[in-house]
Amino acid sequence: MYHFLINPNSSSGKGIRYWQIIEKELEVQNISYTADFTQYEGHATELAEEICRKYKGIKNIVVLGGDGTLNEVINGIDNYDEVFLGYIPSGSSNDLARSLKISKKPLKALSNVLKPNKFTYLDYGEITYHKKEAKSRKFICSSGTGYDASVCVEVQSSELKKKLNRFGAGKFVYLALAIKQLFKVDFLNSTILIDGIKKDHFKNVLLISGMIHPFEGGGLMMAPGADPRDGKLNVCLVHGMPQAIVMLLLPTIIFGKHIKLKTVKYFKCSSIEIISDREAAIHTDGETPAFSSHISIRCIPKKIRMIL
Ligand SMILES: Nc1ncnc2c1ncn2[C@@H]1O[C@H](COP(=O)(O)OP(=O)(O)OP(=O)(O)O)[C@@H](O)[C@H]1O
Repeated sequence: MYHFLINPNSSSGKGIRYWQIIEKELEVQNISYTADFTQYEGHATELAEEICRKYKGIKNIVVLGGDGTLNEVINGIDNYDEVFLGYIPSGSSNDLARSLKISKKPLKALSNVLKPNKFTYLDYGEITYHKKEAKSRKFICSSGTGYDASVCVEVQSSELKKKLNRFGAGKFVYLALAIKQLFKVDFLNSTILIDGIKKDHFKNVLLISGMIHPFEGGGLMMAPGADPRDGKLNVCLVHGMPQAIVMLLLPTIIFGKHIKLKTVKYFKCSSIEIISDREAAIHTDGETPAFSSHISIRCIPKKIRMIL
């Protein structure tokens, strides 16, 4: 049995168009399935929880949507040992599909889910952010604080994503708003604790990202060489960069060359705690659950059994 979770509005309606194609194919192949449509933010988490409650034992959960929907689904799965996770990308940025080389053609992605070549155990990340109380959220690709999270906040409230999606160019919204945000960069002073042992302090921090996969923001290669099966976070910390030079950072991130810059600290670890001198936006897979000055990010190794 396959349980499809579909965000019909992903990439401004691509989700529903893809589902119509998939549904026909499932009928042709006489596949038994359930299909649930997300209707609002957080709904995919509730639907995944419901499937896990209702269908005990091994099951296939197939997500049709973007990275945000996938993020919500992994936050709703309680027992990863019982789930094979399939993915049919229909989002604007599709950073997970880019990393795992999952086809963006719906029928090809479906055929892979129905006749998997293999499955792989993927790491996922968890961010804990402290406000009045501590809250945690899992992520599949990337999470962090600072400039890139501020870009995500603007993407969430922007009409530009919808407009660009109409031309199939939704992934460029991150790039466009990243350029706009460059003009109002607000730096942080942050103390970091790596793996609970190594303490360091950085002034004028632009961003700190904890990455499981190489990409965020629709193909920006924040963590070149990141391996989602190595049980490690790849941390990218940009600091002490004059505002005028920040402009030049973006083109280097597109090609993953930023890690060679003196102002970029790039390393692997299992966990990182970050305490900053003020609250800043945080992001998980492009969604922005909160503002916080105290966050911890860790890698949970090889938990997600992903159909490839
Ligand atoms: N029916 C719906 N209408 C509007 N928003 C929805 C609906 N269902 C889910 N959402 C919200 O939309 C968010 C983004 O969706 P999703 O990630 O699938 O597409 P996307 O934003 O186009 O792609 P990407 O995340 O790859 O950029 C989800 O995290 C969820 O909060």
